[in-house]
Amino acid sequence: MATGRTHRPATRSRGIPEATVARLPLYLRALTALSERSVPTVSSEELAAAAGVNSAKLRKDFSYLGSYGTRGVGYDVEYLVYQISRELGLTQDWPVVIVGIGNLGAALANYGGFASRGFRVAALIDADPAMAGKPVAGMPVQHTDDLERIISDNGVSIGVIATPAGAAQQVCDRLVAAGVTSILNFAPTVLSVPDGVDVRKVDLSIELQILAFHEQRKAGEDAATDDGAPAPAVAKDHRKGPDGDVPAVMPA
Ligand SMILES: NC(=O)c1ccc[n+]([C@@H]2O[C@H](COP(=O)([O-])OP(=O)(O)OC[C@H]3O[C@@H](n4cnc5c(N)ncnc54)[C@H](O)[C@@H]3O)[C@@H](O)[C@H]2O)c1
Repeated sequence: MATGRTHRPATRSRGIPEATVARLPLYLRALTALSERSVPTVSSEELAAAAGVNSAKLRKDFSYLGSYGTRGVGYDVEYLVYQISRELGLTQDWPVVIVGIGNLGAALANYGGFASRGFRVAALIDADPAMAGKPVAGMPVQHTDDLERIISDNGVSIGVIATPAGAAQQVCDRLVAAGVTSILNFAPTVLSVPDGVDVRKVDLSIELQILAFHEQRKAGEDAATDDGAPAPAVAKDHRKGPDGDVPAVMPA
């Protein structure tokens, strides 16, 4: 198996920069909320505020989609939901397998947000023979012995890894060999995958560590202000909203 992570070009084949692709789910989330409230149109400023993005950036992003809105009216909410969903590949159903059905895997399996966003949990897989056949989120857990067959039978291209770190690479290798080409990794380890396989990593503890860093710096600034001394010469970085935030899901 080749090692090293996939290196993606900054621009995808259809000419949409990766940074724009990363913001499309933010727009989609804001637009879906507007759609649920039956709001027909939205201005770039309103949508940018709802998505936590600057409005010039939003207009530039939408120009890649060929969506320019109508002056004085704004963007058609339903049409944008459709356009962005299509761009993200969400107008088709994506079967997903979750491997490692412990605390986290079971919580993910029970999360209703996958299905509503076009991701169908096709199978739950675990190495513990005692779990085989046990229902979690209404589906029987299947044993890892059947992993390859499950991937093939369900045409799965996206795998979620929620095993202990020590098992993650081996699980990843089996998923990839079976045909999975996108992996969402929750295990705290760096995975090696061949070219053509995308890995995204979620690590909530890293997010908390970044918040801890900011808390520590704020406390330092407050202490300096309290005793009359000048605040430390660090750049203030009170970034608000997803535009400036470090995403909870990051490239591996
Ligand atoms: N990314 C995050 O923010 C985040 C948050 C919580 C937990 N985690 C990580 O998620 C993983 C799971 O955490 P948990 O609390 O659910 O652990 P857990 O011990 O409850 O569950 C792990 C499950 O994986 C199964 N497993 C072990 N080896 C396997 C293999 N080779 N193939 C298939 N299944 C296998 C076990 O039988 C068990 O059911 C850990 O790596 C943990 O560090 C990440």
